[in-house]
Amino acid sequence: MQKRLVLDQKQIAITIDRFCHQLIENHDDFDNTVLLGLQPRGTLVLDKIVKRLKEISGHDVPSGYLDATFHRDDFRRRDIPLKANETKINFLIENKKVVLVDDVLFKGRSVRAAMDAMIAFGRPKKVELMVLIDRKYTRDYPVIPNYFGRQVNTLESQYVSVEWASQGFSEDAIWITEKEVKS
Ligand SMILES: O=P(O)(O)OC[C@H]1O[C@H](OP(=O)(O)OP(=O)(O)O)[C@H](O)[C@@H]1O
Ligand SMILES: O=c1cc[nH]c(=O)[nH]1
Repeated sequence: MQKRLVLDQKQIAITIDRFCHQLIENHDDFDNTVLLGLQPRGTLVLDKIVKRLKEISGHDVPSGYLDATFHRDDFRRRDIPLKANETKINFLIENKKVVLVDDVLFKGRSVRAAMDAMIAFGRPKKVELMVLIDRKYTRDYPVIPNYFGRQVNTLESQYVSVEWASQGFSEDAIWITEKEVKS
Protein backbone atom coordinates (compact mmCIF):
# COMPACT_ATOMS: atom_id res chain seq x y z
CA MET A 1 0.00 0.00 0.00
CA GLN A 2 1.26 3.48 -0.89
CA LYS A 3 1.84 5.71 2.15
CA ARG A 4 3.01 9.29 2.40
CA LEU A 5 4.33 10.59 5.69
CA VAL A 6 2.65 13.81 6.87
CA LEU A 7 4.13 14.17 10.36
CA ASP A 8 6.75 12.05 12.10
CA GLN A 9 7.16 11.60 15.86
CA LYS A 10 9.35 14.68 16.31
CA GLN A 11 7.02 16.86 14.23
CA ILE A 12 3.98 15.62 16.17
CA ALA A 13 5.73 16.50 19.44
CA ILE A 14 6.53 19.98 18.11
CA THR A 15 2.89 20.41 17.04
CA ILE A 16 1.64 19.36 20.50
CA ASP A 17 4.02 21.89 22.07
CA ARG A 18 2.75 24.58 19.69
CA PHE A 19 -0.85 23.75 20.59
CA CYS A 20 0.05 24.19 24.28
CA HIS A 21 1.61 27.57 23.65
CA GLN A 22 -1.38 28.69 21.56
CA LEU A 23 -3.71 27.66 24.38
CA ILE A 24 -1.57 29.50 26.93
CA GLU A 25 -1.67 32.59 24.70
CA ASN A 26 -5.45 32.47 24.18
CA HIS A 27 -6.71 31.14 27.51
CA ASP A 28 -4.72 33.18 30.04
CA ASP A 29 -4.71 31.25 33.31
CA PHE A 30 -7.25 28.64 32.14
CA ASP A 31 -9.60 29.43 35.01
CA ASN A 32 -12.64 29.22 32.70
CA THR A 33 -11.40 26.70 30.13
CA VAL A 34 -12.01 22.97 29.72
CA LEU A 35 -10.61 20.55 27.15
CA LEU A 36 -12.70 17.73 25.65
CA GLY A 37 -11.17 14.92 23.59
CA LEU A 38 -13.50 13.33 21.05
CA GLN A 39 -13.84 9.59 21.40
CA PRO A 40 -12.18 7.46 20.30
CA ARG A 41 -9.02 8.97 18.86
CA GLY A 42 -9.17 12.58 19.93
CA THR A 43 -8.63 11.37 23.49
CA LEU A 44 -5.07 10.29 22.63
CA VAL A 45 -4.27 13.78 21.34
CA LEU A 46 -5.95 15.31 24.38
CA ASP A 47 -3.87 13.19 26.80
CA LYS A 48 -0.67 14.42 25.18
CA ILE A 49 -1.79 18.05 25.32
CA VAL A 50 -2.86 17.83 28.97
CA LYS A 51 0.49 16.25 29.93
CA ARG A 52 2.61 18.82 28.05
CA LEU A 53 0.46 21.73 29.23
CA LYS A 54 1.17 20.71 32.80
CA GLU A 55 4.91 20.39 32.08
CA ILE A 56 5.16 23.68 30.19
CA SER A 57 2.84 25.92 32.21
CA GLY A 58 2.06 24.07 35.44
CA HIS A 59 -1.68 24.27 34.66
CA ASP A 60 -3.95 21.30 35.39
CA VAL A 61 -6.72 22.12 32.93
CA PRO A 62 -9.98 20.22 33.51
CA SER A 63 -10.35 17.69 30.73
CA GLY A 64 -12.68 14.90 29.71
CA TYR A 65 -13.61 12.46 26.96
CA LEU A 66 -16.73 13.07 24.89
CA ASP A 67 -18.49 10.34 22.91
CA ALA A 68 -20.94 11.55 20.27
CA THR A 69 -22.00 8.24 18.73
CA PHE A 70 -25.71 8.63 19.52
CA HIS A 71 -25.69 12.16 18.11
CA ARG A 72 -24.23 11.19 14.74
CA ASP A 73 -26.44 11.88 11.74
CA ASP A 74 -25.62 8.40 10.38
CA PHE A 75 -26.43 6.56 13.61
CA ARG A 76 -28.62 3.53 12.67
CA ARG A 77 -27.84 4.10 9.00
CA ARG A 78 -24.70 2.02 8.80
CA ASP A 79 -24.47 -1.61 7.67
CA ILE A 80 -22.48 -2.38 10.81
CA PRO A 81 -24.01 -0.74 13.94
CA LEU A 82 -21.82 1.91 15.53
CA LYS A 83 -20.35 1.09 18.93
CA ALA A 84 -20.38 3.84 21.54
CA ASN A 85 -17.37 4.70 23.68
CA GLU A 86 -17.41 6.12 27.18
CA THR A 87 -18.08 9.76 27.90
CA LYS A 88 -15.94 10.74 30.89
CA ILE A 89 -16.68 14.32 31.95
CA ASN A 90 -16.89 15.08 35.66
CA PHE A 91 -17.70 18.80 35.39
CA LEU A 92 -20.26 21.07 33.76
CA ILE A 93 -19.37 23.21 30.75
CA GLU A 94 -21.93 25.91 31.57
CA ASN A 95 -20.39 29.28 30.66
CA LYS A 96 -16.99 27.63 30.04
CA LYS A 97 -14.66 28.06 27.11
CA VAL A 98 -14.55 24.57 25.61
CA VAL A 99 -11.73 23.33 23.39
CA LEU A 100 -12.73 20.23 21.42
CA VAL A 101 -9.73 18.10 20.47
CA ASP A 102 -9.58 15.51 17.69
CA ASP A 103 -6.98 13.89 15.48
CA VAL A 104 -8.45 14.33 11.99
CA LEU A 105 -11.06 16.73 10.61
CA PHE A 106 -12.60 15.38 7.43
CA LYS A 107 -16.32 15.82 6.65
CA GLY A 108 -16.99 17.68 9.89
CA ARG A 109 -19.74 15.28 10.90
CA SER A 110 -17.99 14.04 14.06
CA VAL A 111 -17.50 17.60 15.28
CA ARG A 112 -21.13 18.48 14.54
CA ALA A 113 -22.23 15.47 16.57
CA ALA A 114 -19.80 16.38 19.37
CA MET A 115 -21.23 19.89 19.64
CA ASP A 116 -24.68 18.32 19.96
CA ALA A 117 -23.49 15.80 22.59
CA MET A 118 -21.66 18.29 24.77
CA ILE A 119 -24.77 20.41 25.34
CA ALA A 120 -25.90 17.76 27.86
CA PHE A 121 -23.20 19.25 30.13
CA GLY A 122 -24.35 22.88 29.85
CA ARG A 123 -24.29 25.90 27.58
CA PRO A 124 -20.69 26.82 26.80
CA LYS A 125 -19.53 30.41 26.58
CA LYS A 126 -17.39 29.63 23.54
CA VAL A 127 -16.28 26.54 21.65
CA GLU A 128 -12.98 26.10 19.80
CA LEU A 129 -11.72 23.20 17.72
CA MET A 130 -8.18 21.81 17.74
CA VAL A 131 -7.15 19.07 15.30
CA LEU A 132 -3.85 17.53 14.34
CA ILE A 133 -4.84 17.18 10.68
CA ASP A 134 -7.28 19.33 8.72
CA ARG A 135 -8.25 17.63 5.46
CA LYS A 136 -9.01 20.71 3.38
CA TYR A 137 -11.90 21.03 0.91
CA THR A 138 -13.62 17.84 2.10
CA ARG A 139 -16.23 19.23 4.46
CA ASP A 140 -19.93 18.30 4.44
CA TYR A 141 -20.64 20.67 7.34
CA PRO A 142 -19.27 24.22 7.75
CA VAL A 143 -16.60 23.42 10.33
CA ILE A 144 -13.27 25.27 10.52
CA PRO A 145 -10.63 24.46 13.15
CA ASN A 146 -9.24 27.23 15.37
CA TYR A 147 -5.99 25.30 15.71
CA PHE A 148 -4.52 22.72 13.34
CA GLY A 149 -1.23 20.86 13.04
CA ARG A 150 -1.19 20.48 9.26
CA GLN A 151 -3.66 21.14 6.49
CA VAL A 152 -3.54 18.53 3.75
CA ASN A 153 -5.11 18.28 0.33
CA THR A 154 -6.46 14.78 -0.08
CA LEU A 155 -8.64 12.76 -2.40
CA GLU A 156 -11.78 10.91 -1.31
CA SER A 157 -9.88 7.72 -2.13
CA GLN A 158 -7.29 8.55 0.53
CA TYR A 159 -7.30 8.17 4.30
CA VAL A 160 -5.32 9.94 6.97
CA SER A 161 -3.98 7.34 9.34
CA VAL A 162 -2.78 8.44 12.77
CA GLU A 163 -0.47 5.95 14.48
CA TRP A 164 0.54 6.16 18.14
CA ALA A 165 3.41 4.32 19.83
CA SER A 166 1.09 3.91 22.85
CA GLN A 167 -1.22 1.89 20.58
CA GLY A 168 1.49 -0.56 19.54
CA PHE A 169 3.03 1.23 16.55
CA SER A 170 6.81 1.59 16.35
CA GLU A 171 6.49 5.36 16.82
CA ASP A 172 3.99 8.20 16.54
CA ALA A 173 3.35 9.04 12.89
CA ILE A 174 0.66 10.42 10.59
CA TRP A 175 0.32 9.08 7.07
CA ILE A 176 -1.82 9.59 4.00
CA THR A 177 -2.75 6.19 2.66
CA GLU A 178 -4.84 4.90 -0.23
CA LYS A 179 -8.13 3.34 0.91
CA GLU A 180 -8.41 -0.32 0.05
CA VAL A 181 -10.79 -0.88 -2.85
CA LYS A 182 -13.40 -3.52 -1.97
CA SER A 183 -13.75 -6.08 -4.76
O1 LIG B 1 -14.80 14.88 10.07
P1 LIG B 1 -15.29 13.47 9.99
O2 LIG B 1 -15.65 13.03 8.61
O3 LIG B 1 -16.37 13.17 10.97
O4 LIG B 1 -14.06 12.52 10.31
C1 LIG B 1 -13.19 12.75 11.37
C2 LIG B 1 -13.33 11.69 12.42
O5 LIG B 1 -13.06 10.41 11.85
C3 LIG B 1 -12.25 9.69 12.73
O6 LIG B 1 -13.04 9.06 13.64
P2 LIG B 1 -13.79 7.69 13.35
O7 LIG B 1 -12.93 6.60 13.79
O8 LIG B 1 -15.12 7.80 13.98
O9 LIG B 1 -14.03 7.64 11.79
P3 LIG B 1 -13.40 6.72 10.69
O10 LIG B 1 -13.84 5.34 11.03
O11 LIG B 1 -13.96 7.28 9.42
O12 LIG B 1 -11.90 6.88 10.77
C4 LIG B 1 -11.39 10.75 13.35
O13 LIG B 1 -10.79 10.31 14.55
C5 LIG B 1 -12.33 11.90 13.54
O14 LIG B 1 -12.99 11.83 14.77
O1 LIG C 1 -8.85 10.44 6.64
C1 LIG C 1 -9.54 10.25 7.65
C2 LIG C 1 -10.92 10.47 7.67
C3 LIG C 1 -11.61 10.26 8.80
N1 LIG C 1 -10.97 9.82 9.88
C4 LIG C 1 -9.64 9.61 9.89
O2 LIG C 1 -9.08 9.22 10.91
N2 LIG C 1 -8.95 9.82 8.76
